[in-house]
Amino acid sequence: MIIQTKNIGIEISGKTIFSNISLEINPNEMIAITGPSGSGKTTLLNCLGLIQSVNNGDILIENQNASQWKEKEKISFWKDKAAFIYQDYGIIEDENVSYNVTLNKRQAKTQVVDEILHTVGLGGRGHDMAAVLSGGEKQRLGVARAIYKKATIIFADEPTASLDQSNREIIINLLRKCSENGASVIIATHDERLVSVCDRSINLKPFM
Ligand SMILES: Nc1ncnc2c1ncn2[C@@H]1O[C@H](COP(=O)(O)OP(=O)(O)OP(=O)(O)O)[C@@H](O)[C@H]1O
Repeated sequence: MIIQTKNIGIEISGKTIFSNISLEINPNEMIAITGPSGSGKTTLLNCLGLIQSVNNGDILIENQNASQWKEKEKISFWKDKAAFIYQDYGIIEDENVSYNVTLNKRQAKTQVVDEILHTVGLGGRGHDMAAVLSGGEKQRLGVARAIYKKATIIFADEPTASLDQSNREIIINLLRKCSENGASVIIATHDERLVSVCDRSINLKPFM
């Protein structure tokens, strides 16, 4: 498996957000994290992506204990393997859209980038500054980046939340395709249609 957690738990400001979560996620799997608002979906996603540290338990990534990784090992995980499709995270606002796909000035000008942008519904927007994109467009830019870097693990936070019906279907199909191509795709979502195309879901309950 690509990610395994053993009894992970987290407290924030003395409040338990979740505890004792043990799960295994395989390559090719598309998993939904569901639950009511405030139940900890984003927090769990952040912990699996090593953005936030857990207080208890271990997170294993490709059989290595990632809970003990130093900053340097985390950075190479974020750079080489992970992609984050978050509305407010990882987009470099004062660079253009193409640069944001590749994070490399020279590669940003290639036809591959134009094609990927077209695929996510951002065709012709490559020269626009990322700052002018809407929330939903930023989500799609995140998907473009995940496709470009051929991420092994994709973390998506409400990837369909700000989209209209047709862009929503495009994103659902693209995420499905990423998982069919070998990525593990982990999605925090309220979108029942998106949940229905996932292989399984992890339902969080508000912690009392
Ligand atoms: N940095 C923080 N400081 C204090 N509380 C926090 C912090 N981050 C998260 N929380 C709390 O943790 C709980 C879970 O938040 P989280 O954003 O993970 O929930 P969620 O299930 O993703 O919610 P939503 O569906 O509304 O996005 C909430 O009660 C939230 O207020």
